[in-house]
Amino acid sequence: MRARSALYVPADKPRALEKARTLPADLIILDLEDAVAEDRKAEARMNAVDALRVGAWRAPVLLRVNGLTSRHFDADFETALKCAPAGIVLPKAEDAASVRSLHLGLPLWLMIETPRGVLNADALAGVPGVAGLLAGANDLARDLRTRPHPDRWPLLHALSQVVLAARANGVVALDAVFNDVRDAAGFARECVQGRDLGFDGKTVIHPEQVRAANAAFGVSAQEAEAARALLATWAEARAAGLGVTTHAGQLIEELHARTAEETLARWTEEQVL
Ligand SMILES: CC(C)(COP(=O)(O)OP(=O)(O)OC[C@H]1O[C@@H](n2cnc3c(N)ncnc32)[C@H](O)[C@@H]1OP(=O)(O)O)[C@@H](O)C(=O)NCCC(=O)NCCSC(=O)C[C@H](O)C(=O)O
Ligand SMILES: [Mg+2]
Repeated sequence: MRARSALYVPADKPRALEKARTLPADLIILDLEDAVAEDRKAEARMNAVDALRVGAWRAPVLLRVNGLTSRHFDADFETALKCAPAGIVLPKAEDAASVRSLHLGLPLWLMIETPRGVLNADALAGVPGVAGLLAGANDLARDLRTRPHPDRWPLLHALSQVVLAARANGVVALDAVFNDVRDAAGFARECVQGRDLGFDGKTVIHPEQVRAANAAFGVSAQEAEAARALLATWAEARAAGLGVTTHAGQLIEELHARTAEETLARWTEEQVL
């Protein structure tokens, strides 16, 4: 599944809901949780149902409900059953047994954004029906009492734990949001860091961040060209009966060829969509 960008849209904001239909995000997340004030939860639920009923979305639409222990959870759960989104985003997931007992019948996307959630990320990602993990840096930073840092070093251990758990269980890993919607350069830097850490894509909060995330987590023309060149070298090596050779001065083996093939497959997919 392509998940370079996943745009949060507060479900109580009709203009944002309309705008989201026009944006090239790979996933849309209609939010009933933290972006919606307590006294607007009911309105947000109705908007979400209408928005999904109208249809015409370019991307799969997920619904972020309030957490399992929240007083809003039951009503959100009903809403999810009514509007049948492409999946449910469950915030502050902590305990695999509680998640397993939900039986939603819809793909689940779990937010890892508490200390307990990070420690249990592997078990959470392994619950049947889980499609992906989303890092939540704002909640996590608060709970851990870390201080904000431009290169996020106080959170790197937790972010890597999210990637580890996702990879070990074969589900998608989405990086946390970048809060400064005016800082395009800072956002681009953080996307590169997220991709380097192994994330598949980034959760975003503003239309301006969507294309930048798609570019950062997509395959560039240069990456596709480098993959082709590596595969040509590898084909020559195999023809000569070698199991290892060098390319551009670097050791390459079968696994590097597999990675290059995957890169090219993604490149081709991104060109046709
Ligand atoms: C961050 C914002 C509050 C900024 O709002 P604003 O200053 O009004 O933005 P703009 O004026 O620049 O908006 C320009 C137009 O774009 C539309 N818009 C803005 N945001 C979105 C969006 N997310 N999706 C779709 N469309 C959007 C505006 O309506 C304007 O449209 P138009 O008038 O027609 O030109 C705002 O961007 C915002 O609310 N963002 C989403 C915030 C959110 O969802 N937060 C919750 C998820 S993040 C989170 O919870 C993190 C995690 O859990 C953790 O712990 O880390
Ligand atoms: Mg959060």
